[in-house]
Amino acid sequence: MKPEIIIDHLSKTFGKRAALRDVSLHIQPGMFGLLGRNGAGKTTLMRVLATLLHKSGGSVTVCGIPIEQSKEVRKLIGYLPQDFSIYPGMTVYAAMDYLGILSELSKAARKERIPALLKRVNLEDCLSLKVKALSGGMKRRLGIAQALLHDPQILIVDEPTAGLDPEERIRFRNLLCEIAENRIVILSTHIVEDIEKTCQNIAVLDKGQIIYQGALQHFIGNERGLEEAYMKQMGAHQR
Ligand SMILES: Nc1ncnc2c1ncn2[C@@H]1O[C@H](COP(=O)(O)OP(=O)(O)OP(=O)(O)O)[C@@H](O)[C@H]1O
Repeated sequence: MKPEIIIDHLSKTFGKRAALRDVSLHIQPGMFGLLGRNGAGKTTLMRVLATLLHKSGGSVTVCGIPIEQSKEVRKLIGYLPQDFSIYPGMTVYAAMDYLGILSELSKAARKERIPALLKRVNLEDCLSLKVKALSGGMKRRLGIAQALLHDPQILIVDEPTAGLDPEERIRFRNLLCEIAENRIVILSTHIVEDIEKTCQNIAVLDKGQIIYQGALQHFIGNERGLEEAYMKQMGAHQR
């Protein structure tokens, strides 16, 4: 089954406030960047896709399954929220094992998958460290490992590099690119450089609406880089 997300005329309102307005997107395997300033609606869109929020209108299918079938859709999606934190007093291994139990993984599957995932995110030497002893970057990598526990086809990460030092940001971006080799990885951020360095396709969200979707290179066009193209587009959109 080829991973695919189809979003058609999606809307989400909170009371009278429209957080998403008529959003249509087609997302295919690889790194997909969602760019937009604070309050643009990125987190709301990620949370609808992760089945944590109900949409107000429109339709969304994930690998052909309507988002309303949340139990089925959750099997396909791994989510690293912006404010990720887990069980600070547990060891890294125990926290992963507990999350594996919550995901209904068998003991044998947990024994096989947890060490492999922790190796993949470069935390294999930290199994018996307490979660609270990890650095910000290590915690974020643990977040990726937990999001991949049930081997989802789609990984959604919301503002994952905020507060990381440059070395850890690059390491984290490389990890996401590796994961995207056979999956959809949606990277939502307002950090232009993270998207420019990793994504082939992007969508730009502003005030709840998509103002661009397509190839990164096409968006940059003749500008010197994504930042310049983005600033120009946002300026134009504000007028
Ligand atoms: N639970 C909620 N109740 C009411 N309004 C909300 C709620 N969640 C989000 N909003 C509003 O919806 C809009 C979009 O917010 P959202 O958090 O999705 O934006 P964002 O692009 O992720 O921004 P940020 O980068 O600051 O997280 C904002 O105006 C926000 O105030």
